[in-house]
Amino acid sequence: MAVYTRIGAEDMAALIAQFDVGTLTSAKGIAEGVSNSNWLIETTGTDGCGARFILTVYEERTEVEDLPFFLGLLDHLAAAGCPVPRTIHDRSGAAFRQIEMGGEVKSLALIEFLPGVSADNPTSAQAHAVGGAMAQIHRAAQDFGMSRKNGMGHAAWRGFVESCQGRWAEIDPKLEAVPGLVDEVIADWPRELPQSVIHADLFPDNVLLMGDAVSGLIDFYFACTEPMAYDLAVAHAAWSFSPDGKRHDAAIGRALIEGYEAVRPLTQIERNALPLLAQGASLRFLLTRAYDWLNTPVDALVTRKDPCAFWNRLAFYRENGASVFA
Ligand SMILES: Nc1ncnc2c1ncn2[C@@H]1O[C@H](COP(=O)(O)OP(=O)(O)O)[C@@H](O)[C@H]1O
Ligand SMILES: N[C@@H](CCOP(=O)(O)O)C(=O)O
Repeated sequence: MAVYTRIGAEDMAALIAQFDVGTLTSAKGIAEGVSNSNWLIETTGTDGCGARFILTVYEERTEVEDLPFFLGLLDHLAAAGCPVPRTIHDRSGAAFRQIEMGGEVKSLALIEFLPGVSADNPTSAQAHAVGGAMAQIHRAAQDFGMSRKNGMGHAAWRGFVESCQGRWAEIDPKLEAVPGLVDEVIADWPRELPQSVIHADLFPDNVLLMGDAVSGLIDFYFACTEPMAYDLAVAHAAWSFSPDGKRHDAAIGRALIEGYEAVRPLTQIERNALPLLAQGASLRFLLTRAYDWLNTPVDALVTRKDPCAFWNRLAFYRENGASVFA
């Protein structure tokens, strides 16, 4: 469950009144997600016919200095016809606001609500559509004027390794091999791959679908400037395995890549890099999950995600990466 911040009914109504969206009729906390606090907001709408929005209060992992990048990116991609939500600017034209809550200043934004549901058991047709939508954002982001360093890149991996030092066995003794594998993957990391702004966390829960069509890509709060093929590797790891990472569905993985290439064909260099990029993607999520596993208070309202599910993917890619991406 991810609502870390409490906002009382009157404060919520006053907050929504700062936007030209009608009067607040309901605000429901959204259980999904782990990073930020989200509410489904319903208003009378400007025409009295009702309207829905998502209110996001940014928590620990989202830096306020990054908000112009994230929110500007949404507006840029939406204007280019990509299936992403627009930012609703407030009456003064600002894309985000800051308010004091319980002695702390927090940033928040109101975002367009998009219809659709996330797939628990994605099909190949859905994976194909997601690959295409990802390629569409990579293309459209080429002329977005801003860039952002990956906050979950190699330096962050080393930071997580450091902070988990001596504690891997609390999760699972086999994870003691992780620091060595991080060194190996970073040493072999390909340097010359074509870049764009990438989503960097395009898991099934960050894609809204209506049938086989993508109605929304959401949660761009890890977006950064990185090799486009790395985004595809992240999605391959996220979409083509059972949640515990023990079963790989080759048809889904192929459909994802085919859907991507229908919009933006990979270069041979990118294709050759996929086995290593997929190991890197597995390590990235293993590391954040391991950090969260060891540092989330037992009484927190959020469910910890299993780091070993990405150990299993890592092991799979180390053994089968070359043939899976051939
Ligand atoms: N623009 C949107 N339209 C519809 N639903 C959304 C939208 N943004 C978020 N949601 C809903 O809120 C949930 C959590 O949002 P998300 O951005 O993934 O949070 P977190 O950053 O905590 O992971 C999503 O799973 C989805 O159900
Ligand atoms: N996709 C990541 C978790 C990132 O959290 P999100 O709720 O912001 O998508 C994982 O599965 O580890």
